[in-house]
Amino acid sequence: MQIYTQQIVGLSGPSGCGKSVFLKSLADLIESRGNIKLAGIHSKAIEAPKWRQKVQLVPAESFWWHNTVGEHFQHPMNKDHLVRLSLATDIARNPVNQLSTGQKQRLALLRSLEKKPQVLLLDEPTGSLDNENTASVESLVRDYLTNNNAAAIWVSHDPEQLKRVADISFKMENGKIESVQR
Ligand SMILES: Nc1ncnc2c1ncn2[C@@H]1O[C@H](COP(=O)(O)OP(=O)(O)OP(=O)(O)O)[C@@H](O)[C@H]1O
Repeated sequence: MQIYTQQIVGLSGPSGCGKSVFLKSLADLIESRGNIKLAGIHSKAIEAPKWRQKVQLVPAESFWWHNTVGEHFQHPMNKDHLVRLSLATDIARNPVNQLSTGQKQRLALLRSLEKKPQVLLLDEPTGSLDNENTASVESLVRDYLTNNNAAAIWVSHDPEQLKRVADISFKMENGKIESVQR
């Protein structure tokens, strides 16, 4: 699989087929025998934390380790992004344990965007969101890729979503990833 800048690659496949494991291996979070390169540089040639900054995984279920939202961000939160995702502009002060699942999902995306990754690995990034917030996330990701010359892999179970967001699509089944023709 080859991905170009400003491209969104859609990835679908039955539950449990290995989509999340695939994304984790691309982010160098688990061992992989694959040959993974970014702009020609092999993942093993870059220290894992640096690689993960460039290749950001936004997992389906995000992890939060500090008490408040703001402590998970290195800079003041981007107000434009918060407004676009219908999040309160002072949400940085909120305790994480009072966030809804959908709020956590949108904030996890913003936390990753703050690191300015070259590749975003999005594991069902709108799985907990209503239609309006889903559309906001789709548009924010597209704008991010355009403005930062980045690329994304977008895992979704929703074929209609992949038709909207993906430039090319792949399906994973029986241990193989195959291209999906439209
Ligand atoms: N850390 C792990 N250790 C061992 N097995 C795992 C681990 N994570 C996932 N698996 C197994 O690997 C297989 C693929 O899981 P994965 O989470 O990648 O599926 P998926 O395609 O993302 O599914 P879904 O669409 O339901 O999210 C499953 O059989 C799962 O039980």
